[in-house]
Amino acid sequence: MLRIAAEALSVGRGRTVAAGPLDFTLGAGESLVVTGPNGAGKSTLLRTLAGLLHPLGGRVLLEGALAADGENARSIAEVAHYVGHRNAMKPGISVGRNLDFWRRTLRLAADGLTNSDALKAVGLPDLTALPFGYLSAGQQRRASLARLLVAPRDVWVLDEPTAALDADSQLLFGKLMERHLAAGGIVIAATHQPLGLETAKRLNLAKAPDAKLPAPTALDDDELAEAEGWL
Ligand SMILES: Nc1ncnc2c1ncn2[C@@H]1O[C@H](COP(=O)(O)OP(=O)(O)OP(=O)(O)O)[C@@H](O)[C@H]1O
Repeated sequence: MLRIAAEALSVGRGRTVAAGPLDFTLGAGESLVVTGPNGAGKSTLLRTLAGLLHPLGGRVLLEGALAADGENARSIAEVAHYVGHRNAMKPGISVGRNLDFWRRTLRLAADGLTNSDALKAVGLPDLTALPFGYLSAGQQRRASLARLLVAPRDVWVLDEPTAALDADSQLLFGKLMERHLAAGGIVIAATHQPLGLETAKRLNLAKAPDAKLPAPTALDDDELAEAEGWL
């Protein structure tokens, strides 16, 4: 059974703690909405969960998910989609080729939707032949979210997914997230605006702690010599 558990998880940049220690668990069909003021550490938490940053303390456990090789996945990164602030789509190539890239890169066991069906599901016409850079800001965000559908993955890690979306598109994307949850997936999303996930667990990173981890101890010459085996 799919399950994520964060235990005394501290996240940050360098040795500066942005948020934590945090504890939460999420099972199949559950979602977590992360809120908090600018700079509270929401993106840093999501990037850590997605495996792009190392935790500064504690750990994240994943159970019940199969990686690309059919073995149990050990990190969320192996089974997650991460959609950050940026769309991660190349402006100079077509929407279709961008989606093909993500399908190949992120494919696990199950087939996803075709490009045109995925675009339809996010409320776009079949723009597959257009260069991604020709799309409006909201269309670009929607086309970027379509990659969630071309390569099915258990966990969606989403940083302000509905920024730049109009009201109808926000509603539509809320329904896509609900459908993912109903199919046993997990959604973790940071946001400044309501996402329509009525039953979501909430994590409010109210205030960024200004804590630093202790600096690594400098070795003196004798310790260095001992470590190198000279003594
Ligand atoms: N690349 C980086 N290098 C160093 N510090 C960073 C980096 N990115 C963010 N930070 C710092 O980490 C802290 C948390 O930033 P983060 O982006 O996680 O906040 P956030 O809650 O997502 O903010 P926002 O609501 O503005 O998106 C901030 O103090 C920020 O200055």
